[in-house]
Amino acid sequence: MSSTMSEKILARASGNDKVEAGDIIIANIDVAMTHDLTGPLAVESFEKIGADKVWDSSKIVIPFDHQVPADSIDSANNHIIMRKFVQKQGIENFYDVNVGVCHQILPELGHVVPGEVIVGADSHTCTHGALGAFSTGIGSTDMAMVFAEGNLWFKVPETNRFEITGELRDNVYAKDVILHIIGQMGADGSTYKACEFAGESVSRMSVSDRMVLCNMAIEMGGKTGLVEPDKKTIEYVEKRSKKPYKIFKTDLDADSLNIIDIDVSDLEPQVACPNNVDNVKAVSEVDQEIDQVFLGSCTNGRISDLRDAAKILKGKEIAKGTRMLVIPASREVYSKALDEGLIKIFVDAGALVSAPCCGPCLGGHTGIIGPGEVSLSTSNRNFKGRQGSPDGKVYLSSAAVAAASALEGRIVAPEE
Ligand SMILES: CC(C)[C@H](C(=O)O)[C@@H](O)C(=O)O
Ligand code: SF4
Repeated sequence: MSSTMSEKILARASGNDKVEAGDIIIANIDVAMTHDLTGPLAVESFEKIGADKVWDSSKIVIPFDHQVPADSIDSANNHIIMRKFVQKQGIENFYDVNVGVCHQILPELGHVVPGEVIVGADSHTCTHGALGAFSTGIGSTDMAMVFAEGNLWFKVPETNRFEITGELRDNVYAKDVILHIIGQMGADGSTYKACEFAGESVSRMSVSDRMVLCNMAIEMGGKTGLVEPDKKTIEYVEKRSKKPYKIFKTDLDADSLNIIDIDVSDLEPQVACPNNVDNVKAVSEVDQEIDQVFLGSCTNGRISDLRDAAKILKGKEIAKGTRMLVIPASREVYSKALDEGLIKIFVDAGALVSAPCCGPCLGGHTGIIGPGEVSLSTSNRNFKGRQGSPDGKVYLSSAAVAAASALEGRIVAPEE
């Protein structure tokens, strides 16, 4: 009997031989993540339901990333609440202010392997499907139940499988591909669907690029993003994790599968324009000056992004009147960027380089934009007020477009 990857993973996790899209199941959770911003409410709810001990202190991962280092008494307090919880519950995987953004460090530190069910109190938890897991965002109160019981109910989703073909042109990246797909599908074009990314273009992509695709599945309403594990996945996982894993693949004749063909051979660099992620245009159609450029986040703050940007910025200077913030997504990325001389390139170009954190991505921390200001960001959301003032504007792009635009002070594509 044919099934999708999501159905197979959820069948395994719920102890069923087979589950079908639409079924309500209870799945055992392999990894549960909450961070400094959503953690305190999960802890409060955990205590409110009278729970005493977490179900498995080795399966919970708690990174601090949204407001690090603490930028207010409130965030310092959130950190204190979480550190106390970690200590009291003996949580084994706690990453304080010096490690990095949750969706970067979970795979990097070996917490994600194929075939698992992963939940995170953060909407971009779908990122981890890039390694062949079923990974999704949940609310803090659901997380309290997971902490207590180790399981959660799910409605098994149908699958939208994007068969991506064609060789990407120079200066066109996974970010351009996913922006293009979201532009085509619309912000609600995959609501509650498992979004699988497949096809020869995805096979050619690195694990990092696949994370970019899966990270933004939620921006078209997806329940999760997924890529079938291959040699690259296994290589990545075996280098980083000692956990056993199981590989599941989609049967192409599964009933709940909807295949969508995407040809990317003529794709130009893309940009999502204010104030919606699906308001996507080719960079060549956009004429816009910018005040701030942000290179970072769980979408495009990886070493490959920093390399792409540094190649463009090397020996040049950021335009007067434009500021650029570079925030590596993790300590590992930061350290590699130091070793490779990328940080020097950024500093010499006039960029501000900060320690790993979410940064201006959600406008709650550092690098907030003011009224009338325009930000070009490599992150994943550009809703009204996302990076600060509701009268500011946010555009989204690849790291390469961000770097080229920082040099010009306006949104431009990197030169071929
Ligand atoms: C703070 C958190 C709840 C939020 C999310 O869930 O996505 C944030 O990470 C974001 O990107 O908007
Ligand atoms: S980098 Fe942005 S999108 Fe990613 S977890 Fe942080 S706030 Fe959310």
